[in-house]
Amino acid sequence: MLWGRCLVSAGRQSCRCKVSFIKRQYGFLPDDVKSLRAVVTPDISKIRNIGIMAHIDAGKTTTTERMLYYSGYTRALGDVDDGDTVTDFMAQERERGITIQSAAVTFDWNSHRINLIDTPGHVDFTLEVERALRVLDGAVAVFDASAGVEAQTMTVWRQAEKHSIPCVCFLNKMDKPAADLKFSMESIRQKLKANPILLQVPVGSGRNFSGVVDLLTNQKLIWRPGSARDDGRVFETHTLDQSVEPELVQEVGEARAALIEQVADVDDEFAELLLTKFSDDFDAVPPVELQEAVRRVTLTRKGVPVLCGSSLRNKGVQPLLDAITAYLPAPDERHHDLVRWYKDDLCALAFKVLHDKQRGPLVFLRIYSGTVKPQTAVHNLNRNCTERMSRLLVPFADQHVEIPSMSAGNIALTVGLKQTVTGDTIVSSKASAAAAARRAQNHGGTGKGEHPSIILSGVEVPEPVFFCTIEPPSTAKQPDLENALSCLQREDPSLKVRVDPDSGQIILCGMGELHIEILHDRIRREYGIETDLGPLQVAYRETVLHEASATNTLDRTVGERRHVVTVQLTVRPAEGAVCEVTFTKELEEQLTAEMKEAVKNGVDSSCLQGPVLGCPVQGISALIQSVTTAAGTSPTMVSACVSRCMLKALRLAGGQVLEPVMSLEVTVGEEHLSAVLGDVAQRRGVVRDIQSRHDSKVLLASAPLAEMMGYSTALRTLTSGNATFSLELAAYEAMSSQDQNNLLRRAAGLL
Ligand SMILES: Nc1nc2c(ncn2[C@@H]2O[C@H](COP(=O)(O)OP(=O)(O)OP(=O)(O)O)[C@@H](O)[C@H]2O)c(=O)[nH]1
Repeated sequence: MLWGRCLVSAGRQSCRCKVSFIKRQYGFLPDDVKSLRAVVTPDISKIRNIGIMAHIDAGKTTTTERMLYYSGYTRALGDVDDGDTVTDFMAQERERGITIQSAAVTFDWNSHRINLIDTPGHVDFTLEVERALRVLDGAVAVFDASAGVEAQTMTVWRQAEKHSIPCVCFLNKMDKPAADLKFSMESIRQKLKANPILLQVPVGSGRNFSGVVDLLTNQKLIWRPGSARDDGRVFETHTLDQSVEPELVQEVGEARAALIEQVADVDDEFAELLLTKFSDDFDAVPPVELQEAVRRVTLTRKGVPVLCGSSLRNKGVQPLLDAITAYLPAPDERHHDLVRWYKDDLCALAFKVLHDKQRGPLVFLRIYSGTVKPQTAVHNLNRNCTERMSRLLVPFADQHVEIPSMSAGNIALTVGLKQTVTGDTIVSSKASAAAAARRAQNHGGTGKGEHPSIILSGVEVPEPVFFCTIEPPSTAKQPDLENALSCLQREDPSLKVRVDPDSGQIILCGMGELHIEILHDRIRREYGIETDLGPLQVAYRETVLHEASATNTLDRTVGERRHVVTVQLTVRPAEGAVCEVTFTKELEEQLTAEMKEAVKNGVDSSCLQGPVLGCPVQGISALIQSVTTAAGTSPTMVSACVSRCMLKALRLAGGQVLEPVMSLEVTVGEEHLSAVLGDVAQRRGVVRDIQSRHDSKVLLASAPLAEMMGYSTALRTLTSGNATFSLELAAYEAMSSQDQNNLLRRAAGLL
């Protein structure tokens, strides 16, 4: 939820805000027609849809900028510290030096087309990462080599695992004195439970880090300071010389032997090759055989290649690009089960929507099969509507290049799809969807509903944990604000907007302080509306402690008609469930589908506002024991009666407030550890572990979100800016009765 880099706060001010909107020069201009032809028709085996993921500040944006520069698409190196990177193009990103929206960038390397999505590292924007991963075929995990695996990397890694995405690791910041290859490898092994396969040995360490030895070829790649423009474009390649550098030769020999052994352990084909052809001398195995084996291991996720470098110092990025093309999969090497039903017809997933003032909504599509062309109609399966795609663009950060068509495996940006939202499946027509459904059914496709097995699954949207009111400057501006919020919601499904039923105020619900602050900022900058935010509040939940039963009768005459209904039900705690509804056996048989629906609606509406604090209720099950209605009673009245009966039962069952508890990781110098520990204890935090990392201590704790407001400022003060932290939702937990009483008294204005 929250994130902290005390030197660069998540708060209102930023130390990295040297906002110089330097005009970038692009090597690839929209009117460069020759390049455009290549843009449109890359061979699918040469496409790499890649994401870069990491903990905040590991250097994703800096690495992306180097990739763009070396691939020739930019003519100047961007720098996050100067606020002029290509991928961080939103104004807030440039000012704050962080990545908020994943920007798609397309460029070529080694005759390969790389569609690269720069994903944010901040937990508030986890959904952006998830959205990007959903449509990627491979990922580069960037690490700060002095920190190894950090909290957010673990979250993103889990997300990549969920989507079975093959990865390559890049140990960045090798120029830092505290950079530690062994430690980083071990932390990948321990914390990510992965099998890191080291493909390079660094040459020099800290400030003297000058390059790497490629263990496949035994070639030394050196970036000399002061050479050419010192932009790292030019580097030297040397064969290792035993007489000049015996120690390095020995280190490389050992590392290569370990590499060969490690790959043979997980790849039978390679092991067989070694034993048959190279049994006398494993080291004689040619680089190309080793490379193919590493590729197989990467694609099956039995291992992750590890490379090292320093993006900021312009070292090691070209081999990383080579590794992306060599080891990560092409789109046709990934298995997307349902896509086969479409054969060569269009099947694409809308994975991101941006709102452009001039062009309207811009929808990013990952094309799984078929071809998209501008000026054609497409069918949206989720919304069951047909829309016209007016233009087709290649996403080049905030530059968009118009193209005549785009084929399977690519990522395209479309103009004109007004109904489409994130997660929708786009096909060429209703008829082609019906044909795909027929094929799926003939082959025993499973599932229920209209287009069961032909809809691509979207992105899970996490529940927001923070909310606050938002007020327009005047009632005249209310419609503008509502429009701005609905545009922002189409872009960002993790933003929820609702209206308070009592006060009529608009409520913004988001993933963290920074998330809400950025939205506030965007409403001001992009929509020109100055709004007031109410105090940020934690989204509590409620549950029950015991079982309780209640009966309720509703007898109401509306117009000529009398509605009489009596309901009897029991609620009880049910871990894991949100609000489960079950009926007794007799009722299950007696009630019509319409009445059952009415009962469920009644239960759901009572669960929106629990009896203790008016927060959503979860973790309960309701057993409906009897529903008796007089003739002519409407289902709406049944819902109302059930809802009231539920409220009675929930009160009797002893309301328990659940609060979001965060897992906190603080990295701090030893001298400040006790101050940080004292502060965590005051925040009702529980320390789980304290680990050592070089000269720093890493504190692992859990603490209620309510106590963590403004933590970045507090930590900065406590440690004079020498600490970093990350905070992530761990679970909703029951409050102690004393804490709950305090909360209730505060809510009632008594504290
Ligand atoms: N010493 C050193 N610093 C680096 C290196 N790469 C990046 N940095 C610095 O690390 C900081 C973070 O870099 P970014 O590229 O913004 O990192 P990021 O992972 O994109 O960060 P978010 O977008 O906030 O998630 C900046 O101050 C960079 O100058 C490196 O190789 N060595």
